[in-house]
Amino acid sequence: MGAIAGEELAKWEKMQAISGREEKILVLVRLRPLNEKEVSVNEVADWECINDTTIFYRNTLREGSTFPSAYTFDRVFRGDCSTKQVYEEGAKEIALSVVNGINSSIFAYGQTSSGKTYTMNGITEYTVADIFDYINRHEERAFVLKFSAIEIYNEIVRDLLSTDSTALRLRDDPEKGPILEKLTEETLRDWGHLKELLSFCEAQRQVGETYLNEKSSRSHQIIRLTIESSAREFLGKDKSTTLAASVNFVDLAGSERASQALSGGARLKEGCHINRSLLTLGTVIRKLSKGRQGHINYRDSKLTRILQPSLGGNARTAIICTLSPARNHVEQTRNTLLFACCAKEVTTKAQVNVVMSDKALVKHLQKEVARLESELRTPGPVSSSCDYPALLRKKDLQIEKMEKEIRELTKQRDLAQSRVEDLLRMIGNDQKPRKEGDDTWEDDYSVSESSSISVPHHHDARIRNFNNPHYNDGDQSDTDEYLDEDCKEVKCVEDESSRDKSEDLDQSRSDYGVLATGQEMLTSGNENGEVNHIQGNTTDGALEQRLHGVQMSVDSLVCTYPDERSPQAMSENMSNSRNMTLARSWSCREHLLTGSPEWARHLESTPANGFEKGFPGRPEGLPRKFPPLTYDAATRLSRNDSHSSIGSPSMDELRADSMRTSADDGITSIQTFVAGMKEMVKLQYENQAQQTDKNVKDVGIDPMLEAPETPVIWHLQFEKQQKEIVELWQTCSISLIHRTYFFLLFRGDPSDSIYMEVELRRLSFLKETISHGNHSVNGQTVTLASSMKALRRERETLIKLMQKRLSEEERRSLFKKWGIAIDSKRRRMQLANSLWSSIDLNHARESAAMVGKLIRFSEQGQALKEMFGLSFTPHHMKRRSYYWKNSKASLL
Ligand SMILES: Nc1ncnc2c1ncn2[C@@H]1O[C@H](COP(=O)(O)OP(=O)(O)OP(=O)(O)O)[C@@H](O)[C@H]1O
Repeated sequence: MGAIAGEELAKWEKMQAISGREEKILVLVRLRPLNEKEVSVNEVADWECINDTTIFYRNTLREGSTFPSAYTFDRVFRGDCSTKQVYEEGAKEIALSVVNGINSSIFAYGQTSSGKTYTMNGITEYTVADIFDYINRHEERAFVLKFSAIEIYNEIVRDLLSTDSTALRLRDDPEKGPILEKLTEETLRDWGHLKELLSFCEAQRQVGETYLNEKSSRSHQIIRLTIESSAREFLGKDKSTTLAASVNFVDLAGSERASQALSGGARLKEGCHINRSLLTLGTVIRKLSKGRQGHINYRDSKLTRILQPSLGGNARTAIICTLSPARNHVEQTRNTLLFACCAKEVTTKAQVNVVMSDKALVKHLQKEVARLESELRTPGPVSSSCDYPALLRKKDLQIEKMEKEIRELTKQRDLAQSRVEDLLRMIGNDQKPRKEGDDTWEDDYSVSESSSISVPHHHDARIRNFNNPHYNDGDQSDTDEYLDEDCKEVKCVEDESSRDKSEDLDQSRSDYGVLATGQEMLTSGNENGEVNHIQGNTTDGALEQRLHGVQMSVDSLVCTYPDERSPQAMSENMSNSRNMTLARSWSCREHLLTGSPEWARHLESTPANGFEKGFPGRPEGLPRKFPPLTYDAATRLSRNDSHSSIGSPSMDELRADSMRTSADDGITSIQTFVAGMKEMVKLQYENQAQQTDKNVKDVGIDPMLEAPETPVIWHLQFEKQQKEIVELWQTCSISLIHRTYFFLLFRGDPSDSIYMEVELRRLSFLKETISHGNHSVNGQTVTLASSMKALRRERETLIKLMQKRLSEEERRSLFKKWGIAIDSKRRRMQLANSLWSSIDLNHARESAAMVGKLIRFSEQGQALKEMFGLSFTPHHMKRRSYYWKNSKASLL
């Protein structure tokens, strides 16, 4: 038992090794003995098997030397060899491949009466017998044997298991090969059944008597045995797989010469068909023996069509060439040997045929799909042996992934741009000058309010989208920075309310919500200026929130310098202070802090620099978070350093000019002036918030903050305020530079109203302070003497600038204009002392122009005003809501 198992295992391993590999057709030669008839006529046997592989022609003298005398094949069998021996030593291995799932074919080829049928009958029976034996020895597997038989007679295919002589239709299946439709297939039950079927087929086959063979087969017969086997333990289960293969036993009709066969009539016709099909077979074999180049004429005969897989495809094939040794048939024998010689060069490529159950097939396919998908997702390393398909697949996947990323990034960029545009549009609408005659201010106001309230949500959404780490568009750096600063500003508010600095963006968003609530509280007063509805909300917390909101707004107002790292944003939003505040609020505040050490000294220099510290807008108990802006050199320098470059060349020029003015000549810089103005605005807001909270019932809306009702009224109001301011400047000995900046920057645009009002209030407070002899403001000494001293220094500086920056011609012209004799002494000092010496508005205008020219500011006034973000007042809004709206806008 053990030996048998070992032998079977060796066979199986051999089959596995053979599977899928090319293998030459096994060519066997069987030489039959002289038959009785041949002996009776004294035929001579000229052919002899001199060993197991070589057949030798002994009568070389008679045949001459034109043909070889020895032919070598895989195995040759002498006349006295039994069919059993031919089977065992020749065809058996090929035939029994079928039990291991490999197709096989055994041919018998030779002239008529050479022993083909005699041999094939034996081979078929021995094979089937061995198959039965194999089945019996492999009970672990379930076998199914199917038997079918056909004959090709006169190029007609007939089913030998059917009594119906109707021709079978032959068609080609792309997967299975040639298929005979309606072919009878009998499941083989046992040996007896086989014998029965074989007998039936024999009876059915066309047999005729010829001169050479009493029972000459007049057709090609193909008996096919199909074997399917499955492991019994997996039957009906998913794992069930079936080995399925067929073995063909092909008994060809014998070639014959009509002259030798002495046939006529039907036999002659049969012989013609036989010879024609055999000729095609020979041609196919010959072509195949030379390789597979060119066309193989399988379709030239039914025989070659049906046997195509066995001749060059998925089958192991053995051809048994049967020979008559008789000298009389030497020509036919040589032809057979030539055919055999060609056949032994033909190769086939057999493989194990595994048939899966439907379930197993589905499972297998699913696994295969999963494997391929996995391969697509994670392409394996490219082998060093240049696996080009894998390499291409990997590249394709990379391209696909990158294209996907590009699509995603493009989408994000478009979304971000869309949001930015929406915001800019909204802000632009707020800033759009109101047309004269437009009497729909209230409507505008409502819309504006609605828009402003929704701002935090825009902001929120934008943060979420712009924070995408994949977003790497060129504009994104600006935007990120923009948001970064924005977030810092929110943090600033949180710091002041003692919140945890580590709170994340979500918390910041909630802060916006709180601020919005506060804004609504303050902006929802009725037309009578009453804010009764917020009584219930005037808690310390609400006040703090409002003050935080104010501080955020003021921070943004104070720090309007465009970010040098964001030139695009700067240039685009040059005229929009609210946008600009977004860029610098926190960093500007740092500058303010760094500028503090020198402030006390300058407090004594010019009232405009320090008096605002005691401005009544500051509520008691609310300590300053940073000192007021001063005109000290350190501050100027720090700002110069931090704004060394700005986007557009024209603005760079303006800024540089302005910087030169302050840095080179000790003149207060425009930046410092602007910061100081905004500081005062801030203080005013703080005061307003405080007063509103303290006097909620009766304060209502501060009339000072009411916006002018019409352009005409505003113009009159502006002139009135301007005159008052000029008078107060004179009274309080305010810095000439401050006066010049203010006068040139605020020329009556409605957006100037806030600054006019704040300046007026500040000066009024200062005048009152001085008139009451109270020179101490928050511990700092303020005197007219110190102010006068500072003014003298300014005039001295202006004198130097006249010499430095004006030509002789210009100076003469100025002296003449200002009524100074051209030959008088100290003409420049006279001119300097004349500047800002009167409260007349025309005089003020001329003084501002003159000083502006000397400090090179006059030509740049409006541009600088816009550049530093002083033009932010929405024209059509009620003032009381205006500053809160700006607080909200600063969050954008
Ligand atoms: N090897 C052999 N030993 C003894 N007798 C044989 C052998 N081969 C063939 N014969 C006998 O020769 C005769 C013709 O054989 P067979 O019919 O098998 O030839 P064939 O090649 O099939 O001829 P055909 O092509 O005409 O059908 C038969 O009577 C057969 O018994």
